[in-house]
Amino acid sequence: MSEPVSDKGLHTRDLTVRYGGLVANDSVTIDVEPGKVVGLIGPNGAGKTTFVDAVTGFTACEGEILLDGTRIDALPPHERRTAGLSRTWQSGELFGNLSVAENLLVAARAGGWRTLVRDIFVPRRKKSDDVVARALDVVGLGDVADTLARDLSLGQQKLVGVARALAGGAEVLLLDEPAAGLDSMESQSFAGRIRSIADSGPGVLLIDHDMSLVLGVCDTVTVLEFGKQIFTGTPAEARTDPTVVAAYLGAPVEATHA
Ligand SMILES: Nc1ncnc2c1ncn2[C@@H]1O[C@H](COP(=O)(O)OP(=O)(O)OP(=O)(O)O)[C@@H](O)[C@H]1O
Repeated sequence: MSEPVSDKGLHTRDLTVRYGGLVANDSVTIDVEPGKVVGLIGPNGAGKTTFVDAVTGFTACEGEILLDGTRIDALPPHERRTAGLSRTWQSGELFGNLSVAENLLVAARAGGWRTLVRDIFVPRRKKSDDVVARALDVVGLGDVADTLARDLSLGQQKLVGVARALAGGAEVLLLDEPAAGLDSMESQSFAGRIRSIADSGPGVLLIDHDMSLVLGVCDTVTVLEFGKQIFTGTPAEARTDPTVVAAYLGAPVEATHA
């Protein structure tokens, strides 16, 4: 495996999670650098969500987790969050009775001590409004800023969930099946938005079973099988790698997203 270009972003080293006798993650080493989209794929039960749980502090693990070169594996989840790690959940997480912009404002103002210190020097309202507008712009939802979240399509709601993580100041976004339930058109447009998000700065870890989405948008892909990291490389390499094909893809996958 090649060494990362910089220590910016999220890096795990030999991350291992044990549930009793089950090794759900076995020495997983992944680099999510700023501006990059990294796919994490594998069969059901391979350990993908476990990896996100461990990185975000919701399950105990061994090994190292670094954010911008600093160990964060001893921090509780909320401190990893304020340090810049943000995850979206498989289930809906929006306030349906609030507008899209209000949903983002909640996240933009929910910072830790850094936000508090910043707010002493910068007028809070203006700063938060700017952050919200920027996040909506990146995901292409500026036109529906005043629409109630419950009135959006499923695809738009998923994007609001991602925009909310951005508005909260995420440096690394961990997206666990963000495209689940979307039709192929929505999924394709979602892929473009994920690329725009990475281009705007953050690193993105993307878990999804839609292989044309993952292999189309990611810079690199890691494949898990029974907790073991059996492959890390480019999508082009993954498509034809015999181990990946045998463990998960079943047959070489064509790219549909540019
Ligand atoms: N809290 C837990 N306690 C015990 N075992 C668990 C726990 N969470 C997950 N597991 C087990 O760990 C393994 C990995 O599960 P995980 O949910 O991480 O897989 P996954 O790759 O995300 O699967 P899917 O694609 O179905 O979401 C599975 O065998 C699962 O049953």
